Amino acid sequence: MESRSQGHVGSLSASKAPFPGSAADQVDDSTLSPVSAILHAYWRSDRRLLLIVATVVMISSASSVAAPYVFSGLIDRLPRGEGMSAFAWGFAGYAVLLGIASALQRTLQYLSFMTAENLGFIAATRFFDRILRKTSTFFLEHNPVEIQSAAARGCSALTTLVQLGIMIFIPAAAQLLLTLAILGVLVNIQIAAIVVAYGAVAITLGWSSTRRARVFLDRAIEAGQENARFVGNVMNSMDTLRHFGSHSWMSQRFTMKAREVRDNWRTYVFQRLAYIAVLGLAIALQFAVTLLLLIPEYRAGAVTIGDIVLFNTLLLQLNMPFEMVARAISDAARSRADLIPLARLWVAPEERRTSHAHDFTPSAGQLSFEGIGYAYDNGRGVTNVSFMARRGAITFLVGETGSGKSTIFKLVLKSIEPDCGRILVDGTDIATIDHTDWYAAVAVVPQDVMLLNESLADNILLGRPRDEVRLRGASKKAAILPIIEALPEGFETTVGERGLKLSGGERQRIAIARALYGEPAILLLDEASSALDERTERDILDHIRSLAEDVTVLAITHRKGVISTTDVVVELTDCGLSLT
Ligand SMILES: Nc1ncnc2c1ncn2[C@@H]1O[C@H](COP(=O)(O)OP(=O)(O)OP(=O)(O)O)[C@@H](O)[C@H]1O
Repeated sequence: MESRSQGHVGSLSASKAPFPGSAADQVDDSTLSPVSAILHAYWRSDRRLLLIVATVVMISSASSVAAPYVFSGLIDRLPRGEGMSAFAWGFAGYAVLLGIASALQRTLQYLSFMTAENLGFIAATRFFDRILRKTSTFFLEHNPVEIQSAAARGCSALTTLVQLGIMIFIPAAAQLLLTLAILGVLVNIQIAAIVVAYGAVAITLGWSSTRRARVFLDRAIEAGQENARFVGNVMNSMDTLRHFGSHSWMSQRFTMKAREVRDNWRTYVFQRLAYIAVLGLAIALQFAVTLLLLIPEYRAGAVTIGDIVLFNTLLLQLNMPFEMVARAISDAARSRADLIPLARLWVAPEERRTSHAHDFTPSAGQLSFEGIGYAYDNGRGVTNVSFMARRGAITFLVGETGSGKSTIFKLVLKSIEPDCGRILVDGTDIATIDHTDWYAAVAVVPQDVMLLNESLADNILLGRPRDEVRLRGASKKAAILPIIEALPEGFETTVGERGLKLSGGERQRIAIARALYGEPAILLLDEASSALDERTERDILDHIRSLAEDVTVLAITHRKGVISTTDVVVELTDCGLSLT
């Protein structure tokens, strides 16, 4: 039986990089992956409402084009002195059309708000669900503030994209087609051509200016995301940073990044302002040229006053869809940049599901390591580890710092998979056991106890069905029951952010109760009692020793004093492994 832990093992395996391939290269393609998954779910959920919205958009666009057309016809008929009642009806029709257009516009705003809310709900819940399936490495690389910031930006970007489609592209396209048809048929095909040319210039200008401005936008978003990551780290270590007088360092770093965000946004805005000025010039040219073309036609009697009024109104009205399309291109680019952080997190590798998983129920709970090797990205890890942990005694893993004890735990917990060798439980390779079955059989008490700012009971149960007898039993075994019972609110007492209202020892006891509540077949203790006073530590370990008849206990410790003569010791060293 031989094992060796090693500082430098082999070279980096590509599959272990947090984002296989270059993350930056991947993101452009992969931005589509969350977008299409979310939009697909959104379409399934809101398709009826979306169809209603599209219909309302079409009617509203048609009535806003029809209104000036009706008005110009009435103006032309006015000097001909037709009966007043015909005019009254005509103007009434015009008024109704205006009313319909305005009411539908407002209705659209509320309908699109309603569907955007549902899109936000779908995007946020799907994203959260993906995050829950990420690998342990993912949570080493990303902190909560960063994840939250990416989610908020990404969800709002998706909503913007859908709103652009519903509120901009569809109405703009409908309005453009209808207006051009009226201009071409009723006024002058030449003028319709000028309008099309202007539109092409406006949209091309918008597109190219967006491309140029986008680099600043991307930089601003990236710097904002880095700042969110920094804030997350600072919040997690606020006390330590304060004790080391790091206030001005934190403040300077934050200000530097925030300045980068602001400066990039500023440059972005200047680029957009230049575009707006050029667009204004193009509008002036368009109006000047087309009006000059119309004057001789009017003199020749080819167009009427009503046609000129209609032309002016439609042209003014047309500028809006062109501008809307150009602005939509810019907003779409901004949304795309906003989506990148979310997409990056979305496509990060997830925990692998076991294919052809066996149904697993542990019996003797015998854990065998057979020639296990694992190297992290930096080449460190463990090589050729072989040992066995059985019931009847605690198996202690000991060894110098960095010798690979926690890595062994990560392997048992299936947070990482061995590069070589097998871990067997009662003869079954754990690689073939489904994660859910495995997590039901194994419990861990980590070195850094994670507590939620919820009640003590919630922290022990963590979502498992509540059984009072088991809850009290597990708390008793973890030597925390008397402390809980002495609290005015007992199990319902909340523990504060990260459990900071409890002492280190109390937090560890809660973690032990949490592990024992599930009545596991295998119990992993990662320095589980190091924060306890000597007597309590001895009491708890004695108690766990008595449980070791029914549970396989594998424990990491640095304190050899807690090991009794009945325990088994596995020592990880640079030159091998020894058993006692
Ligand atoms: N996520 C990681 N990425 C890269 N290297 C890592 C990672 N985790 C651990 N290592 C390296 O792997 C080696 C084994 O680490 P491990 O945490 O298993 O040691 P340990 O024996 O538990 O140490 P300690 O007693 O200090 O807790 C160390 O050299 C460590 O630097």
